[in-house]
Amino acid sequence: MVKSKRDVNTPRRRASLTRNRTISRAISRPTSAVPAVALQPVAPNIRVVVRVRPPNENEQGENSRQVLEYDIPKHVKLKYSNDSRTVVKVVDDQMLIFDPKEEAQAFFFHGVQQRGRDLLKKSHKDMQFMFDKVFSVECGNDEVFLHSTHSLITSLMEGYNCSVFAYGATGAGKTFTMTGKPETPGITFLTMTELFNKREELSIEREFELGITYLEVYNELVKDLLNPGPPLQLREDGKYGVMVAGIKVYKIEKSDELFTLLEQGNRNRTQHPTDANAESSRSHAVFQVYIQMTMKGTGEVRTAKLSMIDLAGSERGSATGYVGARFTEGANINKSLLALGNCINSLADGQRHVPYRDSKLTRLLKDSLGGNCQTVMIANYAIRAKKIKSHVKRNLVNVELHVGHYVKMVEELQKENSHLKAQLNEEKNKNDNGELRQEYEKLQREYDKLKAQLSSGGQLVSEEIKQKVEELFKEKREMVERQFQLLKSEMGTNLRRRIKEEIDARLSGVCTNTPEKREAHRKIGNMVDRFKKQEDAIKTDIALIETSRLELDKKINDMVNEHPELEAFVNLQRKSLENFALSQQVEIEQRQSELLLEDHTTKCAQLEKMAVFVKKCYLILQGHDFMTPDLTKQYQEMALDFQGRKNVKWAETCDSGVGSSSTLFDDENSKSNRNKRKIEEASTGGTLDSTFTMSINLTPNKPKVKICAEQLMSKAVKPPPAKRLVGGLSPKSPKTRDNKAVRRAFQAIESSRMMLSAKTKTGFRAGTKLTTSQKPAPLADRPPFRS
Ligand SMILES: Nc1ncnc2c1ncn2[C@@H]1O[C@H](COP(=O)(O)OP(=O)(O)OP(=O)(O)O)[C@@H](O)[C@H]1O
Repeated sequence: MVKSKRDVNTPRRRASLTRNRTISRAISRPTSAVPAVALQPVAPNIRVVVRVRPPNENEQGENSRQVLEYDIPKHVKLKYSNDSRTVVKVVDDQMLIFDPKEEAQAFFFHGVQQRGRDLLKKSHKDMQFMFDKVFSVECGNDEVFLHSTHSLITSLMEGYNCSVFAYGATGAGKTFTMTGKPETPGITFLTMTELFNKREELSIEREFELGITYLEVYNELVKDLLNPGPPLQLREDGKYGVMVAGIKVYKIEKSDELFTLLEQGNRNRTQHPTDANAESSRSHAVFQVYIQMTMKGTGEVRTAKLSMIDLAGSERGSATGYVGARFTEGANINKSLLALGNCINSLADGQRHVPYRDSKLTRLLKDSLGGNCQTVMIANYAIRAKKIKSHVKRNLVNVELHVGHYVKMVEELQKENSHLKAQLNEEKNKNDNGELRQEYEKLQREYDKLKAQLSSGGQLVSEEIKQKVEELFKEKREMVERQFQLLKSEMGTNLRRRIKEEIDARLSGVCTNTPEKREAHRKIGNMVDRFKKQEDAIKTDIALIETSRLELDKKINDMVNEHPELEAFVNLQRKSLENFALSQQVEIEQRQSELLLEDHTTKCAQLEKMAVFVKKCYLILQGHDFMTPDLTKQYQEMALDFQGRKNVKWAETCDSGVGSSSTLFDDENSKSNRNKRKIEEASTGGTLDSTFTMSINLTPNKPKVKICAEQLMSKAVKPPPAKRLVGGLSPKSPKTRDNKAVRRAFQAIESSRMMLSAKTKTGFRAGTKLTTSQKPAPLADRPPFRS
């Protein structure tokens, strides 16, 4: 696009303009209706088109005059009111004039027509620009689609990400272009219909999977529009690119389903009335289509993402005069549009660093801008805008004016309050809307504070500085949140690694050196290494965030030093951040306890299974008189571990420790005692008959581990008298005891298995009479260990 003051309608000039087409930095000046004039070479994969909308009822008036001087086709009859002026003039399908010269009306002075220009009138800039395509007022959405996004379908089919942005001032027609109305569907719907047609056409050679998401970025928060809930976090992944954690992806089969989804999403979109648009969207709406194509012949998989963004309307904060929440909202819109403009300019300039991280919107669209992505920017303009009336102001500043300014602000806040109150009541009737109430309460607090400061004549904190501090704290809060997320994930990774290491250690104690065991070792080793690397990477990220946090703290302290009146306000922000950090800390600790408990429960269950199995082995060996003193000792040791024997006891607790296990034998008639007697008989030359019971008598009130210990007790297992040790080491944790018990159980099983297999190979001792119940278990019933 080129600006030229000279006549551009000569064929030579036009040819030269087309050759030198460059992209304007239109969006880098979001507050201005007229694009900046700095010129850049066009980026090959960024196309800029302009759509000019017809005037609406406000801009069209009863006492209007017919405007014939513009290149609007004859069939379009437009009437314009006198208090609006023409902003753009469409020259042809590629050229526009911004702020065109209007036909000079005769200017009379003392009844004499003057030849010169009316000096009281603002001069027109009359800037000419060329774009890839210009759509004048009579162009419908279908024509816009054909010449803007239609060609993107081919790129998508080849696996390139594409993005479409609708940009423009509030009320310029962005939503009309993107979503449209049921009778005139917008380009989102038309592009999707074309995509479905293409899918049908290519279905012989490819399999398609399509999923859509629709979200908004409002005040730097990402929210799912199809599934409203709390704000979502952005995650970046080397494999999948930028992801929105927790967003719901909807699979759609026909474009008809889409309109309902878009309408449903738009209903959830944040809207507030502005001067230019009664239903102004105050957020960036991002519609994304994920496409996965599998080639039937080769099995090649291609993925592509289409992002269609209806940007929030841009406006100048000083022009709107908004305060409070509306001002913050406007500031956030402009901030993110500026960030988007900077990214596009960096890409157009071919710079290596593109500042994607400057806003949520650019972070979200990182993989849809630049590189091989195709981008279409649709700049929307209203053909006419309200005339700007200039007022002469005296540059007088005194205390009264200063206070007066705040009185005005208070009045405006009051107005906004009553508007919000009415909205809140309405919402309350429908459904208790927490977010709105919070906003209202925040505003009320702000208002009360201002009022109190005014009445006490105290020093007022400038709204601008306060907002800067708020932004710094917001940034800090995001950092704290990110840091805690990282800590949480580090804690999880660390725990998983330790569990894997424990499994590896157990594996060493269990199986003989088979290729399977070596393979399992290798796999676990790889996992452990991967977890270690992840932990290191997380630690580095945490350290980086910490550095940025310290820099932010420095900035805040500098601001407080410069404006001491900020201190109370900053302290309040600090307190709120501290509370937030505490709540995050609690969340992490709760999660850690949950994970540990889960692990503990799993181990208890393993232990219980093993206890039953070890007892079986013990009884069989005992029954065959294969128990060596060494094995018996191991078994006794293990049973003691199961009972919770402590290596070191504290003087004040040792009486109630192991001694209490003697109660396990108290009931002479209990099943375990009956079994015990049978085992005793078997070990003194008798036989174990089939009446020997192996069932576990689960007592509901006893903890599971204790039940295992009870079952494991046999005649050989008598606890040694408790030794009184004072001080020294701390007692072992139940977790360590459990692990030890599990390891011992494995070792015992392994030893008994080897014993049994050695005896089975060499045959039973001569003279030993085997009853059916004494015979070794058939191979199929044996534990699945291989030698
Ligand atoms: N090309 C068009 N033809 C007819 N009416 C249009 C056209 N474009 C926009 N309008 C009308 O203009 C009004 C404002 O349009 P729209 O809501 O799309 O603006 P917007 O740029 O999305 O505004 P905001 O940024 O405030 O949300 C709507 O009533 C819409 O129907």
